[in-house]
Amino acid sequence: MTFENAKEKLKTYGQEHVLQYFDTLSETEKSSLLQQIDETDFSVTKQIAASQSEQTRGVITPIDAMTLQEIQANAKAFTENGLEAIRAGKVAAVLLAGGMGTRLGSDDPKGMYDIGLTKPVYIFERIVRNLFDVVDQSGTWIHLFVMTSDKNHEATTTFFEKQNYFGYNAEYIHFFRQEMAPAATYEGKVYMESKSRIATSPNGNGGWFASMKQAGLLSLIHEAGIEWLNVFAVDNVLQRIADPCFIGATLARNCKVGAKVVRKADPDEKVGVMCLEDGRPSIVEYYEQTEQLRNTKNADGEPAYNFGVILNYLFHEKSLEEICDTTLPLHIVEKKIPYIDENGTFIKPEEPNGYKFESLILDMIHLLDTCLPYEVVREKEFAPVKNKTGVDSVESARALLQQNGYTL
Ligand SMILES: CC(=O)N[C@H]1[C@@H](OP(=O)(O)OP(=O)(O)OC[C@H]2O[C@@H](n3ccc(=O)[nH]c3=O)[C@H](O)[C@@H]2O)O[C@H](CO)[C@@H](O)[C@@H]1O
Repeated sequence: MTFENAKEKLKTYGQEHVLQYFDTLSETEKSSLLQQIDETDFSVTKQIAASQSEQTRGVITPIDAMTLQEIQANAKAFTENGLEAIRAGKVAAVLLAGGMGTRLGSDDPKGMYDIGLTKPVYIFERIVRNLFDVVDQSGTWIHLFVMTSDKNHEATTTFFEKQNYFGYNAEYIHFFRQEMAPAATYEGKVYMESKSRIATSPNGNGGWFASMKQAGLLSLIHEAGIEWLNVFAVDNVLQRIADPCFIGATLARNCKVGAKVVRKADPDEKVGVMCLEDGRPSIVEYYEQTEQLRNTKNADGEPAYNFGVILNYLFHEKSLEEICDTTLPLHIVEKKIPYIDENGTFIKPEEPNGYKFESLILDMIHLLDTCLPYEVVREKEFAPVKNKTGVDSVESARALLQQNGYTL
């Protein structure tokens, strides 16, 4: 992209300040900034105003889940069917690890965090070991796709290599990068993280399938005969991956997606909740749940929207191909964004100072017409590591791991 073209593009979006330091840059910096301007989608910054006006959602009503009791009664048949699908090579796993571990106060990828006490136990290691449980049970290697972002790709791939893939078959581990989005002030001006670089951040976990497609991984999926993708978050160290019983249940119900859920610990727990929206399965993310939604009770006096997602979904791959060109809604999230000020000084803010733009995986559910909310036992399957201490923390995850018999 030429300087003139860049200037024109920036003018369209009111972002001319991006070229403020252009004359002071080296030739390499100049060309890398021009390339970044070319690749950046600035249209997201226009959505701030739209998001501040009334959000339009459909009519939200409660949804039923397959409960623990029902699962227990059918566990044997579900598990056998799930194992059969795994052995036929129809199931792969997708680890979402493009996010940043900022809440843990670390600049490393979250999966590199060591939660061990007497020996190193990295989050990535715990996840690979959890996947091994099913590899051992089924006698089949399971493809593991790992989503990274520009911010952590090198560190992640180098770490896996250095750790010898934690004993996993490296031919079955595939890394791919997600896209980035610019970060902006509350007024929609993109931040610069240096004189030659626009501040960007991963564009949310909703683009994972589009990024897999972009990376050319669909040919591998087709050749290997993969029909189901079990997508899960990096931060849950008790995550059951490619769980045969869950797979069997989703198959039995003939659903296009299965979603593992737990009963919410309290109305304010930071989990997305399952519901129906205009009669179709949907999820309302925690920071968008209204007071009314959190406190509505059903006929038995129980919370009506009580099934929280743990970010473990089983997607029918062909159905994803059908919806992957549909644009997902954009969520605008307040964040702390490091930037350079008008004097060129680098600032790492202590308080939120602007917005990031994200699309979310949970919005994919609403595009598919059938979803099985599948209840799991919280203490056995949900130990999220979001913070250092307190709720959903390194400490609470350690306690849950120990409770489940793991040595740390
Ligand atoms: C959007 C989403 O799914 N939110 C879920 C997430 O909340 P939570 O607030 O943890 O969501 P985050 O956006 O922090 O991250 C969720 C996962 O997505 C990954 N990620 C995130 C952003 C990104 O650009 N790229 C990327 O790969 C992260 O590495 C992580 O594995 O977990 C909760 C359970 O603990 C769920 O109840 C929430 O519904």
